[in-house]
Amino acid sequence: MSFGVEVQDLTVEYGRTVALERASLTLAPGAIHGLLGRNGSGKTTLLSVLAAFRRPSAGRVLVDGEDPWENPRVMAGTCLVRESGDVEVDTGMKDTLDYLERARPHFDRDLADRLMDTFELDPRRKPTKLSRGKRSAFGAVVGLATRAELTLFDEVYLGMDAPSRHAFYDALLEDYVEHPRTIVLSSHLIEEIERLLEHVVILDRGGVLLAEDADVLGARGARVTGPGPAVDAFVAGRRVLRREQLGPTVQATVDATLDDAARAEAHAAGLEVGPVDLQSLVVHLTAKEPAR
Ligand SMILES: Nc1ncnc2c1ncn2[C@@H]1O[C@H](COP(=O)(O)OP(=O)(O)OP(=O)(O)O)[C@@H](O)[C@H]1O
Repeated sequence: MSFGVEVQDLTVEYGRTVALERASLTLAPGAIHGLLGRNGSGKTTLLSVLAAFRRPSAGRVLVDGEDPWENPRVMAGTCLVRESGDVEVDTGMKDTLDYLERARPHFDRDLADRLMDTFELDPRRKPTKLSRGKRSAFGAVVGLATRAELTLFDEVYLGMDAPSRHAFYDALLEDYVEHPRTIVLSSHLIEEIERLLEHVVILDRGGVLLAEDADVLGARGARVTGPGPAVDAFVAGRRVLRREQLGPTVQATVDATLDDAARAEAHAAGLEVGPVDLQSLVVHLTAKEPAR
């Protein structure tokens, strides 16, 4: 019960604003995908198209092999949770859960009730009367308990405090292991979600900057530290994302996967080589004018 996604040359325009321009990507079924990128890079727009909330201006989107637009089968298997969407804010939460239990084929009411307890949500209350973080937590409950074939969480953590966010991540992972499905997490809190991700898509200015399996990405990028001239000689010809100097010591972040020979070369030159975490990689790759 997992939907895969194929996006080909997707363009979405809002009047004269081009939110996505010829974006192409594939999301394999049954995996947790991270959708990352700076503000305005097009994440919400992409998720809205996948959930058939919005129509492409051009290009093709296939969810489980079919165009999701006005497609009852695909729409029934897709759940988009975002701050403003998918939960009735002026209806008591119990009524919303009752409705979802009837309307969504895989909805797990026991899980929903357990998560309501975890997030200390009173089912008699309406989301409009809740704090922002509690409203987000209810979105998380709905998204998890719906167990849709394609579950899209658009910055679901907004307003949630750290313990609630971690409770959400733990619940997601636990339920995903039991019930694998396709999950897309759009987030700016990259450090927090990194451990959950099997595949990462980075959007930048409406295009796909990178789409890679998390383990491949984990080996991409290196931090080279040592005496300035030796570092500069080593990184010459490689793509330098950032160069920092502290007295005679230089630390250069390069966008390169260093093989054993390159690491031995660095070691022989008296340099230290360390990994680059995903957050830093995203920051450097999407910086306005990356250092070369
Ligand atoms: N309803 C709209 N009308 C006009 N322009 C819009 C609309 N929604 C989004 N945009 C524009 O489309 C672009 C992409 O926006 P989108 O919300 O998809 O980005 P995002 O990556 O989700 O951003 P954030 O991280 O800030 O949530 C931005 O330039 C934004 O200003």
